[in-house]
Amino acid sequence: MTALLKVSNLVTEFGTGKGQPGLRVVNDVSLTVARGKVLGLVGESGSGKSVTGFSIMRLLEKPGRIAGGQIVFDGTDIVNCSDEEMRQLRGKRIAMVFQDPTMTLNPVLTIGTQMVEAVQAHEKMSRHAARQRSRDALGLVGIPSPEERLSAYPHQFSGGMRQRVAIAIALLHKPDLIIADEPTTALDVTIQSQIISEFQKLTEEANTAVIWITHDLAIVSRLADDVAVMYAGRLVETGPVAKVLTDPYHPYTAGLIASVPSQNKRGEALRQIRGMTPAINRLPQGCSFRTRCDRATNACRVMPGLMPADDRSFRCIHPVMRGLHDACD
Ligand SMILES: Nc1ncnc2c1ncn2[C@@H]1O[C@H](COP(=O)(O)OP(=O)(O)OP(=O)(O)O)[C@@H](O)[C@H]1O
Repeated sequence: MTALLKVSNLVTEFGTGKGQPGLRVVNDVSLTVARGKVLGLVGESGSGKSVTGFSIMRLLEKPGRIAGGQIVFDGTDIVNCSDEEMRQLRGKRIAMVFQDPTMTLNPVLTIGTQMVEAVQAHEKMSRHAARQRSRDALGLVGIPSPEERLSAYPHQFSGGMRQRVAIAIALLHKPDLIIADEPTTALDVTIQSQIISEFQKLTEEANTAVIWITHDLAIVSRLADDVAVMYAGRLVETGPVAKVLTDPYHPYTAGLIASVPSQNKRGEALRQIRGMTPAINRLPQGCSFRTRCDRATNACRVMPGLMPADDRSFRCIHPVMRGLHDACD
């Protein structure tokens, strides 16, 4: 597989004050995304999914900084390229859609003004042509009467429509990669489903690769080719969605799957993972999941590496492998 994006051993820290060591909120994360493929990045709140996305976009807020590792996008070294090179990539070749569309939209400018600016930021084009392009983009994401809506302000749109506008802006330049950070989480289920279908159609047509950040495994199973599961800043499992979601190796992934309501589990009590995710500055020694894990033993007091297994990988010495014995049995 030729990688469009290759993240290797990424470490992102937030400074805690002068002379203090930074807090590692993303630790040793490696991901590969091929052109046109969808990677679902999943994990509980606070596991480091968004910070991974912001690191790739080089949009970390201070005191956040990339403290180690490599991010290579189509041959460009994202960690070390100049701010100008990054500005050229952002919006044109890599775009981001946020959970809250107001992160993209300026409340005091009309949608048309913002979209024309976004078109002209990367392409030499007359205002008239840029406006037509914007109108077409709104039409593609299902905004009715797009010509009229160009003159409206963000607050004149419903939440779902605002998110469609943000997606239209992200897709304006047919980017090679979109990082979608929980873009439908705040929307009701019907709207969510429509937007996912439209997004999927448009990105497939443009052969756009996607990193879809979510805590929702149903979305991952619907959209993604591959999945990477994060826990407390680290990857704990990666692999093709069809394999990981039906036959998880890491007890955390298995716990996430068991806690999803589904048709065939109707009537059964959902099994929640016991306990809470520990604060990132108070992680247990060794495997970060061990204090919540029914399979944990003393051997888990040492952090396991990410172990490869065919096209998958997992970070556990007592994996849930159907038909196979524990590595330590
Ligand atoms: N600006 C910041 N300053 C300090 N710490 C931060 C900052 N942004 C994020 N963090 C910390 O980084 C860790 C990872 O956060 P992140 O937002 O990536 O999690 P997430 O998995 O995306 O969660 P959610 O699903 O809730 O968005 C958390 O412990 C969070 O508190």
